[in-house]
Amino acid sequence: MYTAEIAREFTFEAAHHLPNVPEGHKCGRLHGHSYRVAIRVAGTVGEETGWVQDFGDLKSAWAPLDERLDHRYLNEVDGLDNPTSEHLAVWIWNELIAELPGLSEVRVKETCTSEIRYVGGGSHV
Ligand SMILES: Nc1nc2c(c(=O)[nH]1)N=C([C@H](O)[C@H](O)COP(=O)(O)OP(=O)(O)OP(=O)(O)O)CN2
Ligand SMILES: [Zn+2]
Repeated sequence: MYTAEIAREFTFEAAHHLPNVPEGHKCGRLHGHSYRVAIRVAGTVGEETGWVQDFGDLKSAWAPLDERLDHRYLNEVDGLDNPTSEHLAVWIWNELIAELPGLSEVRVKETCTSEIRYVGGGSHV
Protein backbone atom coordinates (compact mmCIF):
# COMPACT_ATOMS: atom_id res chain seq x y z
CA MET A 1 0.00 0.00 0.00
CA TYR A 2 1.41 3.40 -0.94
CA THR A 3 0.21 6.90 -1.64
CA ALA A 4 0.60 9.00 -4.76
CA GLU A 5 -0.65 12.18 -6.38
CA ILE A 6 -2.31 12.39 -9.76
CA ALA A 7 -2.71 15.55 -11.81
CA ARG A 8 -4.61 16.73 -14.82
CA GLU A 9 -4.26 19.94 -16.82
CA PHE A 10 -6.99 21.99 -18.43
CA THR A 11 -7.09 25.16 -20.48
CA PHE A 12 -9.70 27.83 -21.05
CA GLU A 13 -9.84 31.26 -22.63
CA ALA A 14 -11.34 34.18 -20.76
CA ALA A 15 -11.38 37.94 -20.41
CA HIS A 16 -10.98 39.87 -17.18
CA HIS A 17 -9.83 43.07 -15.58
CA LEU A 18 -8.57 43.63 -12.04
CA PRO A 19 -10.76 46.29 -10.38
CA ASN A 20 -8.53 46.95 -7.35
CA VAL A 21 -5.16 47.65 -8.97
CA PRO A 22 -3.70 51.19 -8.73
CA GLU A 23 -4.88 53.68 -11.30
CA GLY A 24 -2.98 53.27 -14.57
CA HIS A 25 -2.00 49.62 -13.90
CA LYS A 26 -2.28 47.64 -17.15
CA CYS A 27 -4.38 44.94 -15.49
CA GLY A 28 -7.11 47.44 -14.76
CA ARG A 29 -7.89 47.39 -18.46
CA LEU A 30 -10.03 44.70 -20.07
CA HIS A 31 -7.79 41.95 -21.49
CA GLY A 32 -7.72 38.19 -21.92
CA HIS A 33 -5.66 35.13 -21.09
CA SER A 34 -5.31 31.54 -22.23
CA TYR A 35 -5.55 30.14 -18.72
CA ARG A 36 -3.89 26.88 -17.78
CA VAL A 37 -5.13 25.07 -14.69
CA ALA A 38 -3.66 21.96 -13.07
CA ILE A 39 -5.53 20.05 -10.40
CA ARG A 40 -3.94 17.38 -8.24
CA VAL A 41 -5.54 14.66 -6.14
CA ALA A 42 -3.66 12.69 -3.49
CA GLY A 43 -4.56 9.31 -2.10
CA THR A 44 -3.77 5.67 -1.60
CA VAL A 45 -3.11 3.55 -4.66
CA GLY A 46 -5.80 0.89 -4.54
CA GLU A 47 -4.62 -2.69 -4.48
CA GLU A 48 -7.15 -3.82 -7.05
CA THR A 49 -7.46 -0.66 -9.14
CA GLY A 50 -3.77 0.22 -9.18
CA TRP A 51 -4.69 3.90 -9.13
CA VAL A 52 -5.43 6.76 -6.74
CA GLN A 53 -8.48 7.75 -8.74
CA ASP A 54 -9.51 7.51 -12.37
CA PHE A 55 -8.02 10.45 -14.36
CA GLY A 56 -11.46 10.56 -15.96
CA ASP A 57 -12.99 11.64 -12.64
CA LEU A 58 -10.82 14.78 -12.75
CA LYS A 59 -11.99 15.48 -16.28
CA SER A 60 -15.65 15.01 -15.29
CA ALA A 61 -15.25 17.23 -12.23
CA TRP A 62 -13.68 19.98 -14.34
CA ALA A 63 -16.31 19.92 -17.13
CA PRO A 64 -18.96 22.10 -15.40
CA LEU A 65 -16.28 24.64 -14.45
CA ASP A 66 -15.13 24.86 -18.05
CA GLU A 67 -18.70 25.66 -18.97
CA ARG A 68 -18.72 28.53 -16.47
CA LEU A 69 -15.25 29.90 -17.31
CA ASP A 70 -14.41 29.29 -20.97
CA HIS A 71 -14.95 32.33 -23.21
CA ARG A 72 -16.47 34.25 -20.29
CA TYR A 73 -15.84 37.63 -18.78
CA LEU A 74 -14.59 36.38 -15.40
CA ASN A 75 -15.63 39.52 -13.47
CA GLU A 76 -19.24 38.53 -14.22
CA VAL A 77 -18.89 34.99 -12.82
CA ASP A 78 -20.46 34.67 -9.38
CA GLY A 79 -17.65 34.91 -6.77
CA LEU A 80 -15.03 36.26 -9.20
CA ASP A 81 -15.63 40.00 -9.11
CA ASN A 82 -11.85 40.48 -8.48
CA PRO A 83 -10.50 37.63 -10.66
CA THR A 84 -6.85 37.46 -9.72
CA SER A 85 -5.17 34.10 -10.24
CA GLU A 86 -5.18 33.64 -6.47
CA HIS A 87 -8.95 34.18 -6.21
CA LEU A 88 -9.53 31.98 -9.23
CA ALA A 89 -7.53 29.13 -7.68
CA VAL A 90 -9.52 29.34 -4.43
CA TRP A 91 -12.77 29.54 -6.40
CA ILE A 92 -11.80 26.41 -8.36
CA TRP A 93 -10.82 24.63 -5.14
CA ASN A 94 -14.17 25.45 -3.53
CA GLU A 95 -16.06 24.26 -6.60
CA LEU A 96 -14.16 20.95 -6.82
CA ILE A 97 -13.63 19.86 -3.24
CA ALA A 98 -17.03 18.15 -2.80
CA GLU A 99 -16.54 16.15 -6.01
CA LEU A 100 -12.83 15.46 -5.38
CA PRO A 101 -12.28 15.07 -1.62
CA GLY A 102 -8.65 14.11 -2.22
CA LEU A 103 -7.93 17.44 -3.92
CA SER A 104 -4.43 18.50 -2.85
CA GLU A 105 -3.48 21.38 -5.13
CA VAL A 106 -4.84 23.82 -7.70
CA ARG A 107 -2.41 25.70 -9.97
CA VAL A 108 -3.39 28.58 -12.20
CA LYS A 109 -1.24 30.08 -14.96
CA GLU A 110 -2.57 33.11 -16.75
CA THR A 111 0.64 33.70 -18.69
CA CYS A 112 3.61 31.49 -19.65
CA THR A 113 5.73 33.04 -16.93
CA SER A 114 3.38 33.46 -13.93
CA GLU A 115 1.83 30.76 -11.78
CA ILE A 116 0.03 30.52 -8.50
CA ARG A 117 -0.39 27.39 -6.43
CA TYR A 118 -3.12 26.85 -3.81
CA VAL A 119 -3.18 23.88 -1.44
CA GLY A 120 -6.28 24.70 0.60
CA GLY A 121 -6.59 26.02 4.11
CA GLY A 122 -6.38 29.55 5.47
CA SER A 123 -9.32 31.89 5.75
CA HIS A 124 -10.54 33.59 2.65
CA VAL A 125 -13.70 34.91 1.06
N1 LIG B 1 -0.12 38.01 -7.84
C1 LIG B 1 -0.75 38.38 -8.98
N2 LIG B 1 -0.22 39.34 -9.74
C2 LIG B 1 -0.83 39.66 -10.89
C3 LIG B 1 -2.02 39.03 -11.30
C4 LIG B 1 -2.57 38.04 -10.44
O1 LIG B 1 -3.63 37.46 -10.73
N3 LIG B 1 -1.91 37.74 -9.31
N4 LIG B 1 -2.58 39.35 -12.46
C5 LIG B 1 -2.08 40.24 -13.29
C6 LIG B 1 -2.76 40.50 -14.61
O2 LIG B 1 -3.84 39.64 -14.80
C7 LIG B 1 -1.86 40.49 -15.86
O3 LIG B 1 -2.66 40.24 -17.01
C8 LIG B 1 -0.75 39.53 -15.90
O4 LIG B 1 0.34 40.30 -15.71
P1 LIG B 1 1.83 39.85 -16.01
O5 LIG B 1 2.15 38.57 -15.32
O6 LIG B 1 2.63 41.03 -15.66
O7 LIG B 1 1.76 39.47 -17.54
P2 LIG B 1 2.50 40.00 -18.82
O8 LIG B 1 2.47 38.90 -19.79
O9 LIG B 1 1.91 41.28 -19.25
O10 LIG B 1 3.95 40.24 -18.31
P3 LIG B 1 5.22 40.59 -19.13
O11 LIG B 1 5.97 41.50 -18.23
O12 LIG B 1 4.77 41.22 -20.39
O13 LIG B 1 5.91 39.29 -19.36
C9 LIG B 1 -0.90 41.02 -12.92
N5 LIG B 1 -0.30 40.62 -11.68
ZN1 LIG C 1 -4.81 39.49 -16.58
